[in-house]
Amino acid sequence: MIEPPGIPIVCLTLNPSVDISYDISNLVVDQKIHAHANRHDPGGNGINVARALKHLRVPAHSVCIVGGEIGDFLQRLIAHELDHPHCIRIEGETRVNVTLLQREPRAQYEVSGTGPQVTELALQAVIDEVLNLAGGGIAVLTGSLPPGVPPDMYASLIRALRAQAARCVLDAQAEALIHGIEERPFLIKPNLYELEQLVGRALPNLDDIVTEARALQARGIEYVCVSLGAEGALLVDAQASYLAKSPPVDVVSTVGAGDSMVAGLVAALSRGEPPAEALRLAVACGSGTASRPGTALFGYQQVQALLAGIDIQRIKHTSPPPENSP
Ligand SMILES: Nc1ncnc2c1ncn2[C@@H]1O[C@H](COP(=O)(O)OP(=O)(O)OP(=O)(O)O)[C@@H](O)[C@H]1O
Ligand SMILES: O=P(O)(O)OC[C@@]1(O)O[C@H](CO)[C@@H](O)[C@@H]1O
Repeated sequence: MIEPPGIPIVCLTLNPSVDISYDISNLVVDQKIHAHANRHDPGGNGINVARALKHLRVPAHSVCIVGGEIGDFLQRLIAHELDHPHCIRIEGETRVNVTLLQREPRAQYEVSGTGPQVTELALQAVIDEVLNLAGGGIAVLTGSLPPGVPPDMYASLIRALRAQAARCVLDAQAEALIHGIEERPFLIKPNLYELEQLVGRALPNLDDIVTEARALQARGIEYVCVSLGAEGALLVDAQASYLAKSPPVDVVSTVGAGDSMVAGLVAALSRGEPPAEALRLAVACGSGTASRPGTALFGYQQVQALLAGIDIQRIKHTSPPPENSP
């Protein structure tokens, strides 16, 4: 296979899905309702990051685990959307995740399935594939862990990838995030809720968010990006904090917005762009995706148009980083 130009980028999806979204008027308890429209998209965070990178014209490898006939369907869906898919097959069925986009009152409901049991053998094949592909590059480790995968899986991979001179981007939740942070990934991207869960307290204003993001960064993580939904995002490195507001878009479905943001960060940072530009691209990608139905992602031209409307506020750090919350 011809290696993509630039450094290798590898997106891992241990628990992919076929995403189904239904556009509905409103849910009625104990009654059947009929959708106005529905769509199927490939899903799972790493797959979405790789799809978004392709939209940005950045080639990437995707390593994912698939099973059963739903796995076959997923492979058909990703065949058109990914540059370099590497699918490891297991027993059982790939999960189906559902999004309900309710019109009145406007609401988005998301249900994620559990995913099939992953054997030690399959997991080892995944680890080997990622280590083989990502040396000297960037590995994107994101999404939930299916049954059979230990909670320190991302942490172990970060350690092993560091030995291969690869930088890791971690976008995970709960235990997987806690363990992963211990291994000092290159970048993490919690949303505000995930950051609050991580630090164990509510973060009602921007100062609180900056304080906790800086404390995390000081633990040896080069970049901490906190996504703030409609409010935009914050990016913190050792020198400064950067804040971007989301550009106005007509929001349809935010599924995949965070993954699109990760892709924007990876695309820019892998080209050596400064953090302010990485954040600008990330927010444009996230907001572009929020304007699309289901798990459909932003368009290239759309992102180019959104970029011009995103201002970045740079707040220089003048004091040492604060201590972490307990
Ligand atoms: N309602 C919105 N309006 C405009 N932009 C949005 C909206 N929601 C999300 N975005 C864009 O997408 C980015 C990521 O969104 P968010 O903070 O919701 O991430 P997330 O929770 O990881 O997303 P996901 O839904 O993929 O899990 C935001 O920083 C913003 O740029
Ligand atoms: O259940 P997880 O692994 O936490 O999240 C899976 C998922 O909801 O995340 C993606 C959007 O970010 C969707 O494509 C997918 O269905």
